[in-house]
Order: sequence, then C-alpha cells, then structure tokens
Amino acid sequence: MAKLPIALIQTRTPASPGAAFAHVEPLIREAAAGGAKLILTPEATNFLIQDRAARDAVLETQERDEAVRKLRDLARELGVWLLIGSAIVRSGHDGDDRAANRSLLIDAGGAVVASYDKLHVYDVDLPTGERWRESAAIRPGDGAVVAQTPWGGLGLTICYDIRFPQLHRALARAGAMMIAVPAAFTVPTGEAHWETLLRARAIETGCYILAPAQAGAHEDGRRTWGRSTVVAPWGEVLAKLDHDAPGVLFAELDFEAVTRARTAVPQLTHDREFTPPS
Ligand SMILES: O=C(O)CNC(=O)[C@H](CS)NC(=O)CCC(=O)C(=O)O
Repeated sequence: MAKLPIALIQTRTPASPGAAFAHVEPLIREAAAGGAKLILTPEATNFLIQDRAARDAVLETQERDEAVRKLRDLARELGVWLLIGSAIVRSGHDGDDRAANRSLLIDAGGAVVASYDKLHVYDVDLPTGERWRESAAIRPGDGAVVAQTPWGGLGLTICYDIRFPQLHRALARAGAMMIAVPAAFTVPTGEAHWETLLRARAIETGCYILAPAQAGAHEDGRRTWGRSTVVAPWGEVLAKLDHDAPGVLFAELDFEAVTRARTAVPQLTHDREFTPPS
C-alpha cells in the first residue's frame, strides 16, 4: 500500500473558540499545502481554559461550537481528513452539566465520521503542587473507538489515556494500525514520562503513535509540554518537534512497518487468561 503523508499540529490554543480557530487554521493550511492527507490536532483544540465559569460561558454543543464548525468546513475545503484531537463540548447527558472531552474525526467531505469521549480523566496532585481535577468538569466516556479511515484503523485516545496500556492493547486487537494521542501534558510529567509512554505504547501494540500536543505558556496561565511526536510501530521516534512553540510536524506512515513489527514479535496473539493476584 502507498505511504500515508500525515501532519501533527502543535498549538498554544487560546481561551475562546473563535481565537482558537484563528490560531490553528494557518497551521492546518500549511500541513495541507505540505501534502498531508491526514492532519491531527491536540487535546482542547477549540479552547483552553482552566476556570470553570469562563469555560461554561463558551461551552457549546458539538454542532454549534464555532471552532468545530469552521474546522469541518476547512477539512472539506482542503480535501483532507482531520482529527480534532479533542473539542470540549456539551456532553448531551441530562442531569450532568459536565462537558465531554471529545475527539472528532472529520473526513475530506467535512462529515464527522467517528467520535470518542476521553475515558480516563486527570485527577492528580503533582509533586510540584499542580493540582488537576478533570472529573469535576468532564464527564468521562465509556467506550473505546477504532475509526475506519481509507488507510486503516485509527484508535482514538486522549492525553491521560496514554497511561492505560490495556486500552491501547484493545484498540490494536480491534484493528488499529495507528493510535492518536492528542495531548495537553503538564510540564513535570511531560519531562519525566511523555516520550517513554508514547514509545512503550507503540512497542506493545505495533501501531504508529500519533501524538499532537498543546505547547508552551497559555493565556490562562498554564504551561504545557509540547514535543509533538510520531512513533513508529517498532518503537523508534520517527518525527518530533523538540520544543514548545506552535508548529507543524510532517511524517510519512508506511503500514508495512506495522506488519514487520507484529511479525517479528507477535505479542498481540499471545495474551493469556490468568488468575488475578489475590
Ligand atoms: O482541560 C483542558 O482544557 C484540556 N485537558 C487537559 O489539560 C487534560 C486534563 S486536565 N490534561 C491531561 O490529561 C494531562 C495528562 C498528563 O499530563 C499526564 O498524564 O501526565
């Protein structure tokens, strides 16, 4: 099969959907002009805000969110597939006013062809004093998704999901050849864990890992790690933005590398049932 030219977009997303679209649009145009057929953006592409009241003031449904609508039009105009790594949108669940942290896969005609709500939410107290309670504002999803693309299965995950290897294994066993890991990693955990986690998930699954990241000092005062990365199925870093500025990262995926990795080490067929430790 022919090789697939892709691009990861690294963003420093602002705090409103209008500004967020204006920020990401030229980067996506650059990616398409460079030949990418599949373009992936980070977690929280439609706005990045910590403050709950400020977030609620701009929160919209997936259909009404300004950035999501304009990104769908842009995918159609450019004739590319676009993974909105995530958009923060109304979850649509009665009696739960929390949002969904949702990946949306847009086809080259602008249609939403797959969506995934982040499963694992980031409730963590870091040694640096940074405190995160994502569950207060985000309703976690409850299903895993392998989206079908013209090039093969694309497993959908978001950020903190990278720490749960069983999810990735399930995606690979269900046909994923690539796994998306759109992120907004914190700086201390990015420095210590980011590349190692991405490489480990690639090695364990024999999938390409595509990890577009939020980067740098955001409007709302937070800092994210950046370092958007593509890892090949054998575990080597194929491409990386080694900084925390916005940018475009190009790579070419060769799915024969998936077959080669899985033939060399057929671990996905070697899972065993076992008695749990007591
Ligand atoms: O809330 C938003 O606007 C966007 N979402 C995030 O920033 C999320 C939840 S707070 N961040 C992570 O999952 C970081 C994970 C991480 O850093 C790790 O696993 O170490």
